[in-house]
Amino acid sequence: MEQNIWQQKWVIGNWKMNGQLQDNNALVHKLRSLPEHNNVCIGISPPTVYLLQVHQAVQIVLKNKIFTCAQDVSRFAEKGAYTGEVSAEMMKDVGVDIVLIGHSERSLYFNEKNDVQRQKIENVLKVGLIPLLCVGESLKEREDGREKEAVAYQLSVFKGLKTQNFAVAYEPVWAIGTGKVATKEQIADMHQFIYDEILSLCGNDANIRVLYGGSVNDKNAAEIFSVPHVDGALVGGASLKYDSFTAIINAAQSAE
Ligand SMILES: O=C(CO)COP(=O)(O)O
Repeated sequence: MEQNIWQQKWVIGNWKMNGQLQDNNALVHKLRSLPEHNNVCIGISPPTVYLLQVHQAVQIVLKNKIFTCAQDVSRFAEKGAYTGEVSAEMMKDVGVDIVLIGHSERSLYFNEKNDVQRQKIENVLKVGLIPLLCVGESLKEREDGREKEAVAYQLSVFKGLKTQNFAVAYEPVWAIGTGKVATKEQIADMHQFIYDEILSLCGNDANIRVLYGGSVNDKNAAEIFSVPHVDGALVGGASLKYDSFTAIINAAQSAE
């Protein structure tokens, strides 16, 4: 029976700008032999050019469904003269299930702000895919005690949306790719805050998944998954290695 993904732990590998046809195939091929993980929704987020390859490769998984996730999408909804852009409709056409929106690297290198993220979320919802909004404070914001203010502002893109499904990744910017992980207390506090914010913005019957991201690896995953309101992980570097990614999936499967 198909599991309800809104009750599972999500473990999504964000490959960022990494991957090559052969390596991708090898990694997905190995993932196919994983035993059944009925508590976990597994996802892979390759660079756009490899989405179709990954989608086709995960069609033949044996025990687990593996979701294909895009790292970004165009803010333009309709097809047309937008050189270099890929629409949500095209993503759906090649088999994408989930689309990451507003990763901090998008804000850092492409100056992406709330208004653009809102357009992208609307485009993704319009074609029936799931947006996964990434939020998180900078080091300066945390040092100044403004981390909740920063995250609340980022979450405000959800206001008034016509959806009952909210997927968020809390990724403190200072923990991404640095080896520094937020403490259990910091994670618990922020995940509770994100739940409360979504419920107050969107009403009580929302489906909510809040993933933690930032230096998650095979050593710390079990501890992170034991924190209340941690519904999974968005994994960068460690998702590129089969052993560490599967250890994180196993930790999610064993979590309460
Ligand atoms: O940005 C991230 C996932 O989206 C986290 O990256 P790392 O796991 O490499 O810190």
